[in-house]
Amino acid sequence: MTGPDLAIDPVLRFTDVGLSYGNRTLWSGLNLDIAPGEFVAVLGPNGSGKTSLLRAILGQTTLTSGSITADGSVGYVPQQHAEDSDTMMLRGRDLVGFGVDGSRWGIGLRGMSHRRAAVDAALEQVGAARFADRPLGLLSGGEQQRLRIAQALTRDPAVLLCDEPLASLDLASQQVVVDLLDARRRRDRTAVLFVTHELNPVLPFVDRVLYLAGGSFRIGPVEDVMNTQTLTELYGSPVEVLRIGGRLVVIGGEDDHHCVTHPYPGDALGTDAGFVVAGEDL
Ligand SMILES: Nc1ncnc2c1ncn2[C@@H]1O[C@H](COP(=O)(O)OP(=O)(O)OP(=O)(O)O)[C@@H](O)[C@H]1O
Repeated sequence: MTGPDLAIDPVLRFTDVGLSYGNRTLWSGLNLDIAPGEFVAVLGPNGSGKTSLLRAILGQTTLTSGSITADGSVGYVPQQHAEDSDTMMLRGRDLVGFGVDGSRWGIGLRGMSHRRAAVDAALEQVGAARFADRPLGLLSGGEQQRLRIAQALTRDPAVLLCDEPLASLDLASQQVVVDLLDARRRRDRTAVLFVTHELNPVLPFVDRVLYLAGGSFRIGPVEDVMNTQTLTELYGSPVEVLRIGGRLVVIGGEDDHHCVTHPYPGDALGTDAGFVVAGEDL
């Protein structure tokens, strides 16, 4: 953990933010400053408003109250979907180029060479140069996800919004993606807002957790939020949080599959350790 530097100007500021759809409030009264280089994990059960939060930051959803301001460019890394892999017409490099299009360079020879340089630099940052000329449909989920990160990096973002970027990836690819995001924030102080159902793969990097549930939220360091008392209050029903071998296991809540352990290969608690989550053998 690098620790948030809250003494300097935030890259993202939420001021009394609220979002409701009809008479259903997802959350309200959210005041939050995200510091350069900070890694914030956004957790919560299905339908608690995690994606809506990212959409609100991107200006794609109108807030019910308050405001969100970003100091710098905002990059977005979407979830990997199995159906995204059909694309045989598009090369990896083309996907990354979409991040550059519409930027300040425009067209013409000068614009083209800037575009190529920006794409190459982004590919380099994520170690994707060697497969960038292959059709997207022939690349693994992990390789495609690297390209999506590269696409977001072409904007030189001050903050990266990541919507379940590890979903559908095998454990080795998950680790590559997490390491890339961590390297970026360490080198460039890019903040990371990371929506996830599984905290454990990113636990070593997380500075704070924003936990959305039941129309409310909690924000704070992992230990302050991911504990039995806080989550029981937030859910309004009994929740138990256990630490097993350095991992967090949440039992209860409306959606007790989240935060299940997802060990990396070679961990002390490997996949064959047979530990129990939410009363079920994994
Ligand atoms: N434009 C909209 N109009 C009305 N309701 C919406 C709209 N967008 C989302 N919702 C509802 O708001 C709730 C929150 O949706 P959102 O996708 O943000 O949840 P989430 O926490 O990301 O869920 P998941 O973990 O399942 O991805 C859901 O009940 C969803 O159906």
